Amino acid sequence: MTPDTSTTTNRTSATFDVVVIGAGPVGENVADRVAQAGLSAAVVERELVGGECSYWACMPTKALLRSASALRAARRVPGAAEAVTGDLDVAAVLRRRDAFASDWRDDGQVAWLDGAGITLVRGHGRLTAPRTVEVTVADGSTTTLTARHAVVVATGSSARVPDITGLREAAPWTSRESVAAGAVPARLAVIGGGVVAAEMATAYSGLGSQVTVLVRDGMLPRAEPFTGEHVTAALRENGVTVHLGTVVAAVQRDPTGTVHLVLAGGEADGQRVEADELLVAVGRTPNSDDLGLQTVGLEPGSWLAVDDTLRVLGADGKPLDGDWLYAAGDVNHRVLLTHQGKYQARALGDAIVARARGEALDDAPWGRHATTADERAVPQVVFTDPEVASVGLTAADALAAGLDVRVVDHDLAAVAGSALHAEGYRGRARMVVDEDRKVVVGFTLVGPDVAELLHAATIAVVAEVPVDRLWHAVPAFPTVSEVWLRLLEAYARPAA
Ligand SMILES: Cc1cc2nc3c(=O)[nH]c(=O)nc-3n(C[C@H](O)[C@H](O)[C@H](O)COP(=O)(O)OP(=O)(O)OC[C@H]3O[C@@H](n4cnc5c(N)ncnc54)[C@H](O)[C@@H]3O)c2cc1C
Ligand SMILES: NC(=O)c1ccc[n+]([C@@H]2O[C@H](COP(=O)([O-])OP(=O)(O)OC[C@H]3O[C@@H](n4cnc5c(N)ncnc54)[C@H](O)[C@@H]3O)[C@@H](O)[C@H]2O)c1
Repeated sequence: MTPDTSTTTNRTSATFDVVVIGAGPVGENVADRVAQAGLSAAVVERELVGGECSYWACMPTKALLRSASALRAARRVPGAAEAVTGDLDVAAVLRRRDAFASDWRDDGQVAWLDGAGITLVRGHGRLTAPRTVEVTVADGSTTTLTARHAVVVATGSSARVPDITGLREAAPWTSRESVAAGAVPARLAVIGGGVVAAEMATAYSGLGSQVTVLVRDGMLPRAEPFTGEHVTAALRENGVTVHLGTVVAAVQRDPTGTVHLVLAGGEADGQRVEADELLVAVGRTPNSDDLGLQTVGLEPGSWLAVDDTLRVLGADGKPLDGDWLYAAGDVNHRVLLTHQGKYQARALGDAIVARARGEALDDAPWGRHATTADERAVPQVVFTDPEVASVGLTAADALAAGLDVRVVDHDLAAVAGSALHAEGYRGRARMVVDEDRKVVVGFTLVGPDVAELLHAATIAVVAEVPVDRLWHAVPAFPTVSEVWLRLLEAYARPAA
């Protein structure tokens, strides 16, 4: 349907079938999905169309990591190693990062929105009433958008800065500054042991910084424990200092610009660390504090709880009256990953269209309008060196969920394809099998270049392929994928 619009001085109003707040990867995909089905859609964006992922997260971080990773890969293969005689060209890496961040300009994505027939409304969006979003532009003018069918909150998340004495005054980097930096600091300290900390420590060490990582809860604490052990060992071999089990008690930046940190707990208790920049990477906070949530009975600043078709739940745990408010992507806190947010966007866009047409929803597990994979089969690659690739449940998650599981591990170095891939290849794979159903519910790999092996495991988990049938999926020789055969052989032997 076409939008209705009207204008008075400094105030505009328009009605669309669907209004999306936030033009990150998730908001863009919801809008595209409903527009393709013939509904009119507007997206509201206060910064750059494309969101965090395009300019300060997924794409530029991988550009920062890739060149040093390619160099290390060449150095692991005799014959190629001898041909590598120079150092990394840091300026060229930063230029490539800039290109992958589109030089922080969104013309390309705006053109894509235009081509898809989606209306872009630039400014800060706030809910003011059911189905109503007021957009404030920098010049103070406002546009009131009314949604016939749905308002979708896809406002994402921002870096969380914890309360540590002196931290804010020391002007630390968050992920944004670390991703967009114009120069590489000689010394970088990193607080955190999650995905951002591990990737950026790897990136900046590769770019030549002397990196110190201050980890409170273990490296990659949500993944299989052996992954963090491999990544920690490799960081240390590459000259990174990693302090485990420690917290930062106080931070101060002196007049020369040097940052001083005081550590407490663990092996580094009482030690001091000096750095030129400090990256804080301790998780995210929802972009929902200035969204007008209170006008529709919700708590400002909270993650937006949703049901399986992504309807926002009120304080009573039920969807708001009229099925009009939805939340997708980081802001609903289900899974903070671009590909999973876009999966939600596809299911949600289709659900909005079905409801608009009065059609029944297919919202049973694995149905078209359900987001079942968010709970059972989330793939993730951590682009450290070695890479970590995982899908589904860890052994600990599966046990906590009450499953009767059998865990099978294999040394990736013992696979012929790995030995060919690189000298001194080190890695490990784990398969978690639900013994009641005899299907794989979790799979994890750590090792050089394992990222591209992950999708086979994702298919095995999503399709619930019986282990007996997986036996007939023969990996090509000599590939690293032969680890599947080794795991299945070990699984076939009686448990010790
Ligand atoms: C350093 C880093 C690296 C990452 N790497 C990966 C990776 O390799 N792979 C992966 O899958 N995930 C990665 N992620 C996670 C990924 O970036 C997020 O999951 C993804 O960006 C979430 O998309 P989104 O659309 O929900 O939110 P966002 O990308 O945050 O987009 C939300 C948009 O909403 C806008 N907005 C917010 N509030 C308002 C408002 N009131 N009015 C108007 N506009 C508003 C924002 O300006 C923003 O453009 C990474 C994250 C970080 C921090
Ligand atoms: N390759 C990828 O897929 C990729 C890359 C980067 C980020 N991301 C996503 O972005 C999100 C944010 O990443 P992140 O690393 O900021 O968060 P995270 O949740 O992955 O890790 C945060 C870490 O900080 C630690 N921590 C929390 N509070 C602390 C404190 N006060 N002091 C010290 N340590 C503290 C936690 O133990 C945890 O290890 C993640 O959910 C991740 O999925 C994905």
